[in-house]
Amino acid sequence: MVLIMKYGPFELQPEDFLPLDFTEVERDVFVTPFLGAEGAERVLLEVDRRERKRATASERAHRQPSSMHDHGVSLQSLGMEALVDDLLARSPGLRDLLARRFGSVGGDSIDGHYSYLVDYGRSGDEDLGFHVDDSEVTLNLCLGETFSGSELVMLGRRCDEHRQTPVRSGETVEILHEPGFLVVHAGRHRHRVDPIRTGRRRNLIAWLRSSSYRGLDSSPACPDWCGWP
Ligand SMILES: O=C(O)CCC(=O)C(=O)O
Ligand SMILES: [Fe+2]
Repeated sequence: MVLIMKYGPFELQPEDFLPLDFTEVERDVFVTPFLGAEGAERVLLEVDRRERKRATASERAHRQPSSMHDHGVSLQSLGMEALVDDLLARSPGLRDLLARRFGSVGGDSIDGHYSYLVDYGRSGDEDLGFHVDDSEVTLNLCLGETFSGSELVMLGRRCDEHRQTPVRSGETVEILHEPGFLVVHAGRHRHRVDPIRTGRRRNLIAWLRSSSYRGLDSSPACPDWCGWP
């Protein structure tokens, strides 16, 4: 038998995946059970193992996954990018949601991603300010550990022209992360993370991208999905 190792010896098993059950917590923001506790924990153990192996002092100093985070690590620097390809490949229900509900912003032609782990807590980040993601659609999967606070707060979806407009009443939605649960939202959906109160939270963030969508000539100034005015 030939064993093909897609990302070293680490691989999730079919039984790690939970049946998807999407709840639309706000227009075009979805939450679903995704990974069982054991699978989530194994991802974190593998990340930690690879970090210990690769982390010389200089690598640690340059490991921030984005300019917004002081802590965390990109999957690429760990050689684990294929994990996200694998999650997508094994989740037809998720691909279907991307195509059906995010098709107008490239969700039906995702062909790349930038993915990383965020880390909040005493020795991690405390919170995250108002921003949008450099993604067509973002996957945000809570992997652990035990924590309170650190809620993801959605603040209304906007086109580029209206990004800095005020949050309207009813647009603020607070999502309490729970290990194993996946949040799916458009990259242009503004959001922030409130301060963590206790413990440590670690999530896998995947900024899904579509090169064909990015290559389109600029679309109408203000698309239907923009929540302004
Ligand atoms: O920690 C979270 O839940 C969100 C992180 C985030 O928005 C980001 O990294 O862009
Ligand atoms: Fe974000």
